[in-house]
Amino acid sequence: MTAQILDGNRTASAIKAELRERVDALKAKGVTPGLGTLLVGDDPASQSYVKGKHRDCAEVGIESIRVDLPASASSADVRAAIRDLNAAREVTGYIIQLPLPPGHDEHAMLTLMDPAKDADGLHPINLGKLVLGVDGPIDSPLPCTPAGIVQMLRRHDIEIAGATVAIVGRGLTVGRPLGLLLTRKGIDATVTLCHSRTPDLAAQVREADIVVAAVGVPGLIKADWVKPGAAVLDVGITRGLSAETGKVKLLGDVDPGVKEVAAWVSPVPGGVGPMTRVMLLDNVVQMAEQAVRSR
Ligand SMILES: Nc1nc(=O)c2c([nH]1)NC[C@@H]1CN(c3ccc(C(=O)N[C@@H](CCC(=O)O)C(=O)O)cc3)C=[N+]21
Repeated sequence: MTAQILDGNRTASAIKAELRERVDALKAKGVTPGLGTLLVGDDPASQSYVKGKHRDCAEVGIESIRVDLPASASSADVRAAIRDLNAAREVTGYIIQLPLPPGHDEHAMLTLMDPAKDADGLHPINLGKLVLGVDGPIDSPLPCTPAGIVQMLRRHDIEIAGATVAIVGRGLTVGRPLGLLLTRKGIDATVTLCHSRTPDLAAQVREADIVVAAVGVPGLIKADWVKPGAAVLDVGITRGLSAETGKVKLLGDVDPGVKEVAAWVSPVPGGVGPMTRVMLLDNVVQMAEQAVRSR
């Protein structure tokens, strides 16, 4: 048996159609959602992600505002750009593209954002609300990759409640917040948060009904680590060279052989990446809707 593919492009398209309607409704009330992006430096991967985000916005009718600073920008320059984005009326939500170049304190910069405009859900206030929100609704923006993974599972009717989940990777943007999200009341997964010091990673993964790999080690998750019938979500994206073509190729954290064991596998590219991007749009729309309600 070979696994079914969790098609992130198709799932994200369905969500985009819903977002277009919500954007139209906001515009009818005189509010145009606007996403700001703050990019510092000239890392090609970051530049291409930011470009993609502006393209996504255009597709659903969200305005987008680009602030690009040169690699030579000082921390004072970055702080000033954050202050401007906090104040800009047309920016209803924004992101600071990570990683910032060496020498900038990312946590300090995230903390300077207006939490009501934090489209990534990475401001300490919003991460704190995720910690506090064990039960009851969360009205703060959720980190985009965790939110996208939950949508991906739900929209394929993969049962989360009662499932055991092995998350591999404890990073700020994926592993840590995903563990918090999946263990909320109403979602009700049982989570093992694994990392580079986990003694027997294979044994933890073998127990899991759902595996999420978010470490950036190509091919780490092997077929004989995976419980037959599991759902395996691949968040890794490493740029490598293809042995056949010699061209740059995106490599996930999941070995291709896993497809022969799992019931569901998300591809790289075309899996979790597009879901992350669409959940950013969802956050921007949600924050604009909240701004309308509170005026
Ligand atoms: N403040 C901030 N927020 C982020 O959400 C954030 C960030 N910084 N820094 C970098 C990571 C990475 N990330 C990706 C999102 C989508 C794809 C994506 O759509 N990937 C395509 C392939 C794109 C390609 O060709 O590179 C796919 O998987 O199909 C990839 C990576 C968001 N991040």
